Amino acid sequence: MKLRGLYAITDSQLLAGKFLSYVEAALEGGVTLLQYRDKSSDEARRLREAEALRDLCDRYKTQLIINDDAELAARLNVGVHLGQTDGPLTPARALLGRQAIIGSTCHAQLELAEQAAKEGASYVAFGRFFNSNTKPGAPTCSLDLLDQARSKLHLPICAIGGITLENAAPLVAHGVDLLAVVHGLFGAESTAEVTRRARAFNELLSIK
Ligand SMILES: Cc1ncc(COP(=O)(O)OP(=O)(O)O)c(N)n1
Ligand SMILES: Cc1ncsc1CCOP(=O)(O)O
Ligand SMILES: [Mg+2]
Repeated sequence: MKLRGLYAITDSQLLAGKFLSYVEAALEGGVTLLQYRDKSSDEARRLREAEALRDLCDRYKTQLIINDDAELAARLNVGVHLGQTDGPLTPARALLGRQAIIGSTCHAQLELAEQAAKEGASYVAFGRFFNSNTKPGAPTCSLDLLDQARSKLHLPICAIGGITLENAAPLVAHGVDLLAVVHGLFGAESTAEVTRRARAFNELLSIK
């Protein structure tokens, strides 16, 4: 399966009180990957919300990815996204199986991406590319790195960090396959606007 398209990422604060309606609005507009990102330690709520997202994703034939937590991903039989301090890829691959989607944060370092590829990552994520409300302190990354990554790696490339409809085009022109977005998608005033934005991101990526 070729991974290309909009990668929607949830944010518990931003989506408070409208969690499932906004996620469904995004799925309606077309989402390739949906990441459940919740940095709290409320295990019961995390399980409940992740299960609700899995059911929604099943209905829309979207792949669910759990941020940080390979155990929860295994429990739900979905994918996982792991950062550099979230545990190694090899045991996660062994736990989740060959088919699972496993993503790796590579910040702005090609070497991390090459290592992730060797360890069986399904995609590599670079960023942040722009100012991010969600993670202002994330290291920055340049378009140059995308060119190098595109020529060296044979994996889908994901870009993250402050991506909006207004600034995403150069990322696509520099070979990005997956646009990972929180505020630029879910920071909208209405569900209709979330759906419109999702459709517009897909158009940028030439996905109908
Ligand atoms: C698609 C995608 N790319 C990067 C990240 C960041 O992961 P990480 O560095 O582990 O930071 P947290 O998101 O866990 O705060 C991501 N989640 N998704
Ligand atoms: C999790 C993460 N990692 C680097 S930037 C970022 C946040 C992305 O959110 P936004 O699209 O709101 O900048
Ligand atoms: Mg993480």
